[in-house]
Amino acid sequence: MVRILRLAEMTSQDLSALKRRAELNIEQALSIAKEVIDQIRQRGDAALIEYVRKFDYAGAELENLKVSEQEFAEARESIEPEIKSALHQAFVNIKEVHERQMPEEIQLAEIDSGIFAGEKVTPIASAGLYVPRGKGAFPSVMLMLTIPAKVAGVSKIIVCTPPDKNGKVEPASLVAAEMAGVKDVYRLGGIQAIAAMALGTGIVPKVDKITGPCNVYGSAAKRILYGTVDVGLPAGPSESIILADEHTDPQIAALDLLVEAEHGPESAALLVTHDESLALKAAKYVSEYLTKLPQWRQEFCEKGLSSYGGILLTRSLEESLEFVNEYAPEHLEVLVKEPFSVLGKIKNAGEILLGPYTPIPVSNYCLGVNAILPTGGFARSYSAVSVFDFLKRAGIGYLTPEGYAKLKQTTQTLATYEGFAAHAMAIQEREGLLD
Ligand SMILES: NC(=O)c1ccc[n+]([C@@H]2O[C@H](COP(=O)([O-])OP(=O)(O)OC[C@H]3O[C@@H](n4cnc5c(N)ncnc54)[C@H](O)[C@@H]3O)[C@@H](O)[C@H]2O)c1
Ligand SMILES: N[C@H](CO)Cc1c[nH]c[nH+]1
Ligand SMILES: [Zn+2]
Repeated sequence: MVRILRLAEMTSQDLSALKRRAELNIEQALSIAKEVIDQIRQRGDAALIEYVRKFDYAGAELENLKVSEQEFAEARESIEPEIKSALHQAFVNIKEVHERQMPEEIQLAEIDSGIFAGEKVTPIASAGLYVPRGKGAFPSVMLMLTIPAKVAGVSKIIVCTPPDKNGKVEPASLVAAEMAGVKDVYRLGGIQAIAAMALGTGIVPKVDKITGPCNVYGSAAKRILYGTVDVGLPAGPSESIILADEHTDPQIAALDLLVEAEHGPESAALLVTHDESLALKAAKYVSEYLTKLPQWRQEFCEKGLSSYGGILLTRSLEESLEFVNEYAPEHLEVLVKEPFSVLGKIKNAGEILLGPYTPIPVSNYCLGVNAILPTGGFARSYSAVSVFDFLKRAGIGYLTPEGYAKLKQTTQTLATYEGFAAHAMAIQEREGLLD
């Protein structure tokens, strides 16, 4: 039976443990990551191939790390037409959403007469995308990462994704990469993939930014390499809150609670409701639905739901919303009677899915909104992956003689106050030099 936690009876320690989830238990992974990164930094490809053999595929060879044209062709051949067309429908929606995100390249406004200020948007030159493959195949993640990078206009896009025990890259992920127009794919996973893209080796090019979800090992590598390279959003073990009230169907609540719980034993999935009767009914259905999952997914759900998730019983919808905002879940599914009436009160969530026809799996795959989202409470300050991950903005300004005349005294006054003599002099001495 899934556990039911009563918010009002929880100690502050229990509550902070619940909000902390599994993401912070990274110490052991950090020490492994440090060694791998140090070795790849010092010995490049020679160390890289040793770790691929150790962690992923014993038969790995340096010259085969990059996926060949032939493997793309084999992947194309091996994928069922219905998978291809499902990927294509997802591709179309994801592309549409991300194209709509694109800002104007140049925004310049006359904010006062003669004073023009704004910004210029430019794609980053290179990006390294990490598509996981441990506890599942993730062609959907391939689409969610490659499409915004492409739409943003990144000219050099590489992907790392782990090989299986036979050295093969997951075929639907290759088809998805090709669909998005990305062909530079390396059969690399975990720490060694992140290190190779951050540092560059002979085989793997160094990139300006790495992004993509990963387990604790990849996350540890990103943490160490923060400062060497932009490591993107913290996207660790998947997590969700299903927000329910007395009108929610308990079967739907139970089904959707299991969705993100099945990702792995560190995943945190919570059903948050103030309705005890709904909580009890949903708990019963969770037990029933669990038995329909494959054994290994069932075990993931049981572990996660008993350690980091479960059903949280609050005293009111207001209290539920307060908890949601403090917790800042990656995925939030709102199953209350009037989902739009609470939308304005939700401040922290990676994505907000409204109503019973918008379940998390649809958004994971094909709704079009990006499903690569901040976890571990980082939805308080980070956003979903978007074209903005791959764009940077430079401020631009232009002053006419009239605009300059309006600002010169203020500039000189502030420069003198701050003690920056050259700043002040550049204004003062300019006087006789301008026409
Ligand atoms: N936040 C998001 O948007 C989002 C999206 C999709 C998936 N996810 C999460 O991403 C994670 C993906 O994890 P995964 O495990 O499935 O795939 P993964 O690709 O992150 O991990 C596989 C890699 O882990 C490394 N590894 C495994 N055991 C190791 C060990 N003992 N020492 C060193 N390295 C080791 C291997 O090198 C392997 O390549 C899951 O937690 C999933 O929930 C998050
Ligand atoms: N739930 C994941 C993001 O946390 C995305 C995904 C892909 N496939 C299944 N799920
Ligand atoms: Zn999922």
